[in-house]
Amino acid sequence: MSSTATAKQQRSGPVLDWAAGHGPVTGALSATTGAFAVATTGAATSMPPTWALAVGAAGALGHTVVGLRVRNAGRTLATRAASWLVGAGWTTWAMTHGPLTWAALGSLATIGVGIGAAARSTALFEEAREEEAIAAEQRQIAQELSAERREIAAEWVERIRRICNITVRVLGVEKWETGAGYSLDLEPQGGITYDRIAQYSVQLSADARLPHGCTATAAPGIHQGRTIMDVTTVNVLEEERTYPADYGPLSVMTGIPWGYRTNADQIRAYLREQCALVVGPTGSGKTNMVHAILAGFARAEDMLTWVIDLNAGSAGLPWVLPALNGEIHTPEGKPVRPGVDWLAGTYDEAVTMLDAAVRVAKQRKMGYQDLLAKANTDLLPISPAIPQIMLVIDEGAEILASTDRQMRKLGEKILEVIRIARAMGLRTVLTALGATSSVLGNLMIRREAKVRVALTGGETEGMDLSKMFPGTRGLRVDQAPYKGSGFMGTPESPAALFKTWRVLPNQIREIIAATSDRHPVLDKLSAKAAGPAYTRRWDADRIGWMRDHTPRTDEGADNAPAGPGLKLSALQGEQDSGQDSPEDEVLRRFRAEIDAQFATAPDPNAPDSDAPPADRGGLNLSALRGEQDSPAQREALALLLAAGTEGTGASAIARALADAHGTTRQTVVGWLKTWVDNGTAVRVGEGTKARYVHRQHAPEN
Ligand SMILES: Nc1ncnc2c1ncn2[C@@H]1O[C@H](COP(=O)(O)OP(=O)(O)OP(=O)(O)O)[C@@H](O)[C@H]1O
Repeated sequence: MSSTATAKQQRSGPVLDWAAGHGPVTGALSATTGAFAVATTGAATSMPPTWALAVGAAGALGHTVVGLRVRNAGRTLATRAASWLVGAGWTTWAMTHGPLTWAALGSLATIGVGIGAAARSTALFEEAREEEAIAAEQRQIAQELSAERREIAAEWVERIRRICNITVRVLGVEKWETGAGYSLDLEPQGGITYDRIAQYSVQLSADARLPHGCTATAAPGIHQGRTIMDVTTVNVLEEERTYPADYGPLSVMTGIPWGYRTNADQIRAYLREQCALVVGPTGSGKTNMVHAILAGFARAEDMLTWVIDLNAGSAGLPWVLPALNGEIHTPEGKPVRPGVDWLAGTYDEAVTMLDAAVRVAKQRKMGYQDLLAKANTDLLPISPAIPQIMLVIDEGAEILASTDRQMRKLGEKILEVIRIARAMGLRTVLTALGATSSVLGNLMIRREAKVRVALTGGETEGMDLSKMFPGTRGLRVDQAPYKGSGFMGTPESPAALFKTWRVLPNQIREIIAATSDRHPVLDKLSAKAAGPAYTRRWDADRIGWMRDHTPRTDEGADNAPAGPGLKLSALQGEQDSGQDSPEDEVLRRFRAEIDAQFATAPDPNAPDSDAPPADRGGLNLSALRGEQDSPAQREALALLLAAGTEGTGASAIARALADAHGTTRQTVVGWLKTWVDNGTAVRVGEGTKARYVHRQHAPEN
């Protein structure tokens, strides 16, 4: 309300709220003053007194009708009707005998007090009546609920006695909020533990006539003498659920959600110390599961994901290419970092990665002694400053089982990482096509990889669930016939049915964009140990294999310098610079574009930024960090590249940028100095002949 309106109101005195209902006092006051006003006016104007009686009768009738409609108690209706009739009676009498006599005024006051008292008592009665009605309703609901619970409890006591020959007492029945089933808190009699009931899971489920995909599973209760029996009554595994759209931050400590149970609860993988094994035959939804895993790792603030995928990188590429191709940007329009930190799609790259991982583990062991002593732990404290490295190796189990000499070498390196790196924060997720004995027969895997997933998708071949989840009974492949569904068990959560979310391709892009700023940077000590093998991981010659998988928007447009995507094919078979063929010119412009997008400088923060530049230039996404993101600087770098062996100078670059960016010569001098320092550019010539040449065109190249 405006201040003038308020002021006006204040000047005109208190505001009466005519819409407000009456309490016992105001009601009585209103009735008596109303009757008095009618009587005095009526007497003065010689109104026939029977009019007042008629109005009173109408009022009593109206109030009764309204009262009935809102279900007032009979007592309330009678009080109100009586008030109207008494008031009307007095008015009629007062109009005949004169309202301004002591007798009239006195009786009116008495009537007022009477109406007030009656109204007060009916109000209290009405309130109490309402409360009692609510309580009765709740008692009714509780009774119905507990009747249902009692029925469920009795049913299961009888069933468990008949099928398992065990007597149980039911201490509680909890219906799940998701509506997908209920849990029973049981106390088996005679010192019997949960596993005795768990053995009969299949028979119990069948006896309870549970729909397909629904189970009755027994798990440990709050102590050894108690058992929790989860009974699913709705098959949530049947429906397709997409990866939850909340891409909020996660951590190695929060666990990473990998899917959901039959009760629709999320199941998380805690991988600080555990490795994981995901088994899924072709067509079971394994690739999709890898995406769900990579999605969770990308969301984590203290995890870096290194992926080895020798199947042409099909699992890892969707997490890399949209970023490399510049197809997605942050809301501020900046280029994004890939959703994984390193992708090896070739044997050599995989060896490079695993060697780097071993070096990181060893270096962390030595370099973080002080930190471990201070924290009084032998487990490296993982944080965004010292991230955990998750090595995801698609079909890694097959590498381990391979008899090929080269693959065996790779397998040994994988096992070495698993063996030495637990405390130092490097863990692996291996996938496998089948739970073969060569995989599960490996002691290292059996011991270190206790987070286990068996995707069945209806496949029975090579699906020995008792080997994957030793000691767990009652798991049957046909319980999970849907793609992406199967069984998951972790040290925290016993093996049981689960399903992973469907990860749609556009969700991968969304997650890359949403998490780009969140990925940690490899700690200096580890980066130094990983060396140039790590810092140059996105160089053109290292990611050349991806070119075949880069979507081409315009077939035959190899020579087109512009257009969407990096068109990495342009990087193929680079020729020596300095030739002036049109192809060469196109190639040079292409490279300029690529480097303008991603820059080519080594990471200024990386400890090995003084490492010799690679023979050939290429992409180095570490350069995406910091001020290299400035469009002016990127353009400057592009100009430097385009200048080829001739090179260019600060004034020429500044002139070219002045109009679009207002860049000064002084700024360009600063950039050139940085690029010379970090090896991106080389200064050639002296004095007035001094010019800068991109390292690709540097004389020794
Ligand atoms: N969690 C899921 N929910 C629903 N549908 C799924 C799920 N996972 C996979 N699918 C369906 O199954 C199809 C195959 O999935 P995916 O490619 O992941 O299987 P795969 O086991 O890797 O098979 P292949 O080895 O042949 O590539 C998907 O295209 C999708 O339609």
